[in-house]
Amino acid sequence: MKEQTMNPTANKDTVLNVSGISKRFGGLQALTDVGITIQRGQVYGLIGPNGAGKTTFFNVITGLYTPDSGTFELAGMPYQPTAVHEVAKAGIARTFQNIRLFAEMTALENVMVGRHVRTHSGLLGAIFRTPGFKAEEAAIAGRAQELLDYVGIGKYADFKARTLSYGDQRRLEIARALATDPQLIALDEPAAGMNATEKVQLRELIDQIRKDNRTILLIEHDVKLVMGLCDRVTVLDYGKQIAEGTPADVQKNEKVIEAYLGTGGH
Ligand SMILES: Nc1ncnc2c1ncn2[C@@H]1O[C@H](COP(=O)(O)OP(=O)(O)OP(=O)(O)O)[C@@H](O)[C@H]1O
Repeated sequence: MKEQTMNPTANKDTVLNVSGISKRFGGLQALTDVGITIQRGQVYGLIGPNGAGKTTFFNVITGLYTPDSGTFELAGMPYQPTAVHEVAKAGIARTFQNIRLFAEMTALENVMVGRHVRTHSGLLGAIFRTPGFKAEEAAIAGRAQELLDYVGIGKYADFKARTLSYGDQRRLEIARALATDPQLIALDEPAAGMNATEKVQLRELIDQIRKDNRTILLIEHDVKLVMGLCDRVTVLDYGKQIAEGTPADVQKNEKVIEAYLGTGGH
């Protein structure tokens, strides 16, 4: 079967194991039988020409779109990508191609929001500001500051998100994603709109996150960045998976060369 030859076998180190994902929009088959397996500590790239289905795939695994078919497993547990917050709870955190921060909140508050996915004090605790709630908030703020330091924007903790540079806003989104303690961090075109220096810094940050034994799924248009960073890559074209493997293998693949060059990158 196709998935068995394209994907390495899932085992105890597998973080994400999805297969048979299909998604149709009206008359358009956006994804056909797509599956990937990501091992713990890997940076896994998803590439393909415009309209290949990358964002649709991301939206399906993170609960924004309901797939027509597919099986989903995160760290060995089946999960149903039926709602974004359920997927976040299950352990996938994501960033967006178009940055989605709370513009009027501070950088610190934005990260604290991410952390609340994992907190215990309920709404009543928040309203009555119980001692348990206050202690938890202090711990969350402390952890949020650590994460801002980690992504390199600790000094901007009290700045409103909208006042940060584009590159720093992307870092802030990553800090917020990390705050959920995810099994998998899904980054949707993190280098989009970045200048060369910001891209180098982003690459260092992603490398650091990997070294800290996190697992990353990356959609990226910058093929050079993908090839330099990723352990494995899947290439989509017209919603189909045309190649899977190491960057070196994928770069040599005839179908990939054809998809990018042969048809003018459609
Ligand atoms: N919500 C939607 N409704 C209808 N069609 C959609 C929707 N989302 C995506 N599509 C279509 O599905 C196909 C795949 O789009 P998708 O955005 O997933 O590709 P992509 O690989 O992420 O492209 P890009 O690199 O341009 O972002 C495209 O033909 C697109 O027009």
